[in-house]
Amino acid sequence: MSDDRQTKAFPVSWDQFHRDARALAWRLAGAGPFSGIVCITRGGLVPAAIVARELGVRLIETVCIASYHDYKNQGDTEVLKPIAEAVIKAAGANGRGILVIDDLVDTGKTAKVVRDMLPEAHFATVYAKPLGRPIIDTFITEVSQDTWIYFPWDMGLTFQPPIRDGVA
Ligand SMILES: O=P(O)(O)OC[C@H]1O[C@H](OP(=O)(O)OP(=O)(O)O)[C@H](O)[C@@H]1O
Ligand SMILES: O=c1[nH]c(=O)c2nc[nH]c2[nH]1
Ligand SMILES: [Mg+2]
Repeated sequence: MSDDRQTKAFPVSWDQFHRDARALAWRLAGAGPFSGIVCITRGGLVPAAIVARELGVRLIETVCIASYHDYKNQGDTEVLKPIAEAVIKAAGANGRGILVIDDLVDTGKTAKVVRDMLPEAHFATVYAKPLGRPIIDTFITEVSQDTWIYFPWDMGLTFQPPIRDGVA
C-alpha cells in the first residue's frame, strides 16, 4: 500500500519467522499434495525454502515481481521473469496442484498478477492484511492494514534508547 498511514510496526525476528513459516507448512500439509512450489520473489524465497523442506517438495520455481520500489511506496507491478513453461505443464489445468508462496499479502496486487497466471493454484502467505486476504487461500497471522511488517532480512541491530528517556 502506498501511503503514510501504516503507522504501526510489526517487527519479525528470524526465530519468529521460522516458527511462523513452519506453522504455515503444518497448515498446508493437509491441502496438498503439491507438484511444485512457485515462490514470488524476493520475499517469497525465504518461506518457500522452509515450506519446501517441511513438505518434501523439490520442484521450486520463481516468478519475479517488483511492486514496492521504495520503502512503503507501491508502484506499478512489474513481472521481471514469468513462470517456466515446464513447471506450468507439470501442474494440472490452470495451475492446480501448484503451491504459490509469498511472505505477505498487503493490497493483493502482487498476488492478483500471479493468480491470473495460475487461477487454480493454492496461494499461501505467512502474513496477511485485510485488503489482500480474500485473494489467498492460506496464511498464518493477520495484521491490520495500517501496520508495516518489518522482516528480519531488512533489519539490523541498532542501539535502543532506555525506556526512561522517552517517558515524559
Ligand atoms: O499485496 P501487495 O500490496 O502487492 O504487496 C505484497 C508484496 O509486496 C512485497 O514485495 P515487493 O514488491 O516489496 O518486493 P520484494 O519481495 O522483492 O521485497 C511483498 O513481498 C509481497 O510480494
Ligand atoms: O516489508 C514489507 N512490509 C510490509 O508490510 C509490506 N507491504 C507490502 N510490501 C511490504 N514489505
Ligand atoms: Mg514480494
